[in-house]
Amino acid sequence: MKTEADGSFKRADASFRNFIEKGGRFEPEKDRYHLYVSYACPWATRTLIVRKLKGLEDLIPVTVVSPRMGSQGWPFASVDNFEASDEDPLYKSEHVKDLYLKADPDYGGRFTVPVLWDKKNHTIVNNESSEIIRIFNHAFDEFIPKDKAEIDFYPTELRNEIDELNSWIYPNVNNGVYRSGFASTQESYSKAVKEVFEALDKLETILDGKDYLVGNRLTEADIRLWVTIIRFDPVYVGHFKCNIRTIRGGYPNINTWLKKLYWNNEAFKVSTNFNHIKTHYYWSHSAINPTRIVPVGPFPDIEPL
Ligand SMILES: N[C@@H](CCC(=O)N[C@@H](CS)C(=O)NCC(=O)O)C(=O)O
Repeated sequence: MKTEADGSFKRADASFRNFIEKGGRFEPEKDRYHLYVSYACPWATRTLIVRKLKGLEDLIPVTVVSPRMGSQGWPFASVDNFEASDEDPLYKSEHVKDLYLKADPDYGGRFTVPVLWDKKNHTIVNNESSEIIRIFNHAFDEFIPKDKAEIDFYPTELRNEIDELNSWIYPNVNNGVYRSGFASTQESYSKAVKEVFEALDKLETILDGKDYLVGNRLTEADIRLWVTIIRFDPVYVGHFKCNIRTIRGGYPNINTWLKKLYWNNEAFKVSTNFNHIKTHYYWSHSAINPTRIVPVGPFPDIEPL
């Protein structure tokens, strides 16, 4: 990973930013789109959760890569047969990189997951999770049962509140943990980790007596935050040095919110694979963990309710 001159980590923007809409280049259609993810990746997990909650499993098949991201990027099971990872069913690709180069031979960016793929044009529709979850929120409503079509994770009346939360949760929490872990100077690390915990303190207050962040219902704000919090104690506390407090030890309201979604809502639980999560971070970031030893704890990965 690259850091700036001052040692701080900056995430590059995603490159394929199309939407699926009637009359557009990418029309809503059955048997046309495919999702490539890693269980390890928080951004990809957002798309898995929304796909499940909206009942899109048959419409958008999913392929899971091996968590051991090496010099060629994310491998498929044909190259690294890790438990619960898949071969590429469409092109027998060896790495996610091959898909990007099929979509654009001149592509010069990062080979990231998630990837929403168009089987008709053999190209990437979108590789930005925050946009893929908005696509899943409504683009396929005509093909799914009414009760699923009515589910809306970005309702008009709550958009301002959701946008406001996203605007500081993304830099300070979702990406904040990476800014802490990938910092290459003491100053940039200290600044980033402080910002992570200030934001968690704020979230702890917001979640006092509440099951959801906004409007007493599940919205994309919860889903976007949850994927980071579920990784916090197992990975970010140790690997990314976010160790001022743990979630389970220091944030009772956030912990309750985390556990309720995991244990009471199947979509969150089945989208979480702790072996993939822990293996990926500790194995793949050799600059941070050159021995590639994966710690055994914490136990349990997530506490019971
Ligand atoms: N903006 C993207 C970020 C995706 C992303 O950074 N994914 C990471 C894994 S967690 C990745 O695939 N990294 C591969 C690389 O940087 O080579 C999104 O939210 O979808």
